[in-house]
Amino acid sequence: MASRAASRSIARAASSAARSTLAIRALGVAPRFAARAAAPATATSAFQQIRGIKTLNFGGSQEKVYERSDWPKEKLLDYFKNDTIAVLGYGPQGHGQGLNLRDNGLNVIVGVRKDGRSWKKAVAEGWVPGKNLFTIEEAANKGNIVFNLLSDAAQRDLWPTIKPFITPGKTLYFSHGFAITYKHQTNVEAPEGVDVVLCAPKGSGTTLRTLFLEGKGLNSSIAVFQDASGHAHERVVALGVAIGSGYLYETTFSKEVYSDLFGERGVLMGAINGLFRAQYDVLRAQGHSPSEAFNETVEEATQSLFPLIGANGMDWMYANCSVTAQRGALDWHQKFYDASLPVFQDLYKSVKDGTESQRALDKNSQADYRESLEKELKEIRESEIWRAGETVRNLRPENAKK
Ligand SMILES: NC(=O)C1=CN([C@@H]2O[C@H](COP(=O)(O)OP(=O)(O)OC[C@H]3O[C@@H](n4cnc5c(N)ncnc54)[C@H](OP(=O)(O)O)[C@@H]3O)[C@@H](O)[C@H]2O)C=CC1
Ligand SMILES: CC(=O)[C@](C)(O)C(=O)O
Ligand SMILES: [Mg+2]
Ligand SMILES: [Mg+2]
Repeated sequence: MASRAASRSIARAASSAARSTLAIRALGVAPRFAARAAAPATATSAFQQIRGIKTLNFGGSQEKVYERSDWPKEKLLDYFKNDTIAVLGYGPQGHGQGLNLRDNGLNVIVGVRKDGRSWKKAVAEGWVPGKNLFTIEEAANKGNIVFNLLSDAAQRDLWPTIKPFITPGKTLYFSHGFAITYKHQTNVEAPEGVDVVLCAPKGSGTTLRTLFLEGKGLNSSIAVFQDASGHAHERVVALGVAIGSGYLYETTFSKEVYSDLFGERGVLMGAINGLFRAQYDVLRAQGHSPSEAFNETVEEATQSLFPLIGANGMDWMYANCSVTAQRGALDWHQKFYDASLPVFQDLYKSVKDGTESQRALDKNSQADYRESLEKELKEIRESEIWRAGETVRNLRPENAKK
């Protein structure tokens, strides 16, 4: 008992020491950060406002951005007062964009195949059959702004069904440059007399929704492929705000799809999975326990260090780790850069030459595509690293069973 009490008081002392170390570091680093943040404004005129468009300095390059402050809710409601937005598809994006548009007070309907998985999800989330939930054809017919948020493979397969409803004067909206850029693989051509635009949220539709509910926003890219009305650009900016974006930046259909397919196969999903797995396997092979290997690879990354990158950048995360860690990370990062650069170069090539898009189309148009994806996800879920992860997550104090 005595020794347990003693160790508890040592732990308390250690944690209060850790807290004060952090506080001292925060004080020490914060002024430097404040000075850095102010620097560009004096070096170049980083911020100008031209008719609601802001030109900002991104690490030395000027880019135009659009923000929601230029489109308050009343202006959005007035701008879209005569429009019906038909959201085709109710995957993560249909869900996030559809609900955010609805909560912003716009006239939205959803179109999905009758009684499928998405239909059921839409009903469960308050869309009413015959009122604002329809089949894909019915919704495409009723909407004058048509959001094509079907899976990229379904955008190819259903194009002959949807195309007759995309008549002159309408707006065809995508959240990916896929269908149009790889039109030799999808047969999706911009119909005459139609505005063809893109707004691609840079993150999961699930996050688009949760950030919107928290009053925050996910950044999105925007592009105009065809401007039949002469107002396509303004329309897509307004739509980008209406779906709950953070800031909007300019791209083209091909730049969006190349960067998006590259990023998700790379750092965002493919590469991070490979890196985590390789590090975990080395630790396990060297006799470390699953708990230690998982904490040292994933838990510390997601719970402690990566959020610091998000908050204030890579150097801030480094600055909040020990000098021992900083020395080692600064020495080793180049080796990881050198090892991965050729892989990223291969990946970009495979995206640009259409190999990746063709594979996604082929695989995801098979009748059993969801089952086979689920099978592969199950293999990940049941591998040791992620089973260990489940136990670790359950041990987070906030997840402790009351
Ligand atoms: N996931 C994301 O967060 C992001 C996605 N995007 C892009 O947004 C678009 C939508 O993606 P996402 O929301 O992920 O959706 P998914 O790729 O998960 O596709 C989901 C929708 O496609 C429908 N669908 C699939 N096959 C068929 C078919 N043969 N007939 C009818 N409907 C079909 C599904 O309906 P059912 O349930 O009935 O099968 C479902 O409503 C894509 O272009 C994607 O690249 C852009 C940014 C991020
Ligand atoms: C979430 C997102 O932006 C992705 C990873 O590109 C996608 O789901 O396609
Ligand atoms: Mg993306
Ligand atoms: Mg993507």
